[in-house]
Amino acid sequence: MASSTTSSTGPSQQPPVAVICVGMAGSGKTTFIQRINAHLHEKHQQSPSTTAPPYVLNLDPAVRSVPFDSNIDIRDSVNYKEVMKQYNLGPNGGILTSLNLFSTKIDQVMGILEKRCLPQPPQPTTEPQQPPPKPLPSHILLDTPGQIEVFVWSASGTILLSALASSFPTVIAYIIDTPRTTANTSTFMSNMLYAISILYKTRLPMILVFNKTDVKDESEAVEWMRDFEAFQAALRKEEEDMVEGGSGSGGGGYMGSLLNSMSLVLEEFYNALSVVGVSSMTGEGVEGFFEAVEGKREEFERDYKPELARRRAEAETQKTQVREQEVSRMMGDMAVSSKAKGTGRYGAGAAGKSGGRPRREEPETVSDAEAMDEDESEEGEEEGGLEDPDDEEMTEDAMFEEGLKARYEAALREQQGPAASVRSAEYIKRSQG
Ligand SMILES: Nc1nc2c(ncn2[C@@H]2O[C@H](COP(=O)(O)OP(=O)(O)OP(=O)(O)O)[C@@H](O)[C@H]2O)c(=O)[nH]1
Repeated sequence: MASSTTSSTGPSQQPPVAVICVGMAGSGKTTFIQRINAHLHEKHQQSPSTTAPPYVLNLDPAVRSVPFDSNIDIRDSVNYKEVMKQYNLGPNGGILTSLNLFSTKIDQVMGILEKRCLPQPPQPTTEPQQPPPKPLPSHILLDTPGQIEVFVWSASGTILLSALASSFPTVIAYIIDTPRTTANTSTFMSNMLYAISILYKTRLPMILVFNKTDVKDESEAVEWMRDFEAFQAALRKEEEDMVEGGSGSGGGGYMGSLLNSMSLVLEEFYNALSVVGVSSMTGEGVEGFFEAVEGKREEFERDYKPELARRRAEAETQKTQVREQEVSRMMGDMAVSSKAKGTGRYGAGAAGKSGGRPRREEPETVSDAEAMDEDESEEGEEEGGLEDPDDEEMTEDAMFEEGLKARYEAALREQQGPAASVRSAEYIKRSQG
């Protein structure tokens, strides 16, 4: 494992890397997490003062038992079976809804993670010497449901991933069942296409973990990825076998050329990935996995973080624009409705009677009167605004509108709040209701 996660001079204060394990059902995600969790615990036991054990989250609501201790478990807050019963759902709908419900608690989850896994400001103390800071975990490990699409393509998955990536370097570990995937070229290609779609959907650095290397090692898969001709040779051999076996006279042609073309197209994608072979059963290759994680941590900081910041700033600008448009539309609507009533202002007649803003002709205080005089002297300079024949009133209305607009804007800003993800979560919660 790369030494940068721990410091030789003191406890690690580097933020941990979040490793999110995704993969098809049965690829070995849970066993893999169990293995890397055990490896990190071993490291911690070897030097408890410099590194803390990993922080583990189980996000699979349907798993019966997990073979590792998780610090946060979705099953503690959502009862998958009850969700299925209450909402009359099947297994996949149950998992999706459970994740949605869990994502409504994302602010609490992030609060806990940040408290446990990020450096905390020193506590005020009367002691002359500050105690050394506690070591932080070097990794946050997340197990996800086997139904990849439920996690990767759902709103809740996006909320969880973006919340994590905004606080920690985040890496996707795509777990592949090596013996099954390398059984033939089309299964291999299908799995690679799945990995691509996850890469493009999450836009996070990815490591391909060829698991179960104790059964079949990853060399063939790696060769197919790195050497286009080797893949073509395997394809040709499969086609010949199918023809000899009498089962492949029709599909081989178009399938073969499709696979051929795709292997060329995927070359660039393969270059962007780290590939490791691991046996979760024996522990072989785990060191190599952690080295790849360190490489991806650097890549995250270098390439993904600025991109994330840019996307967030863009979203913020869009939000501000939408807010401004909403306020303008609202002000426009109010102006129209007040004109329709024939008052030329916001229910001014009623306002005068009910103690609201007094009409202009009836100044209540000296300062009101002075302000009206000033308005009169400036009326020639004022332009634009509502098409009111009474320019005097228009000027005052414009000022009133400005104040109102500012208040609406402030209220909307407060409403928008700091975490978009939390709002989305609230939205989901409401839509569940
Ligand atoms: N031989 C071998 N078997 C493995 C390895 N990793 C996992 N398995 C086996 O593969 C099966 C599936 O493993 P899991 O860890 O449950 O897979 P999963 O991806 O979490 O499964 P879901 O939770 O259903 O998505 C189990 O029988 C494991 O014992 C490995 O490295 N070598």
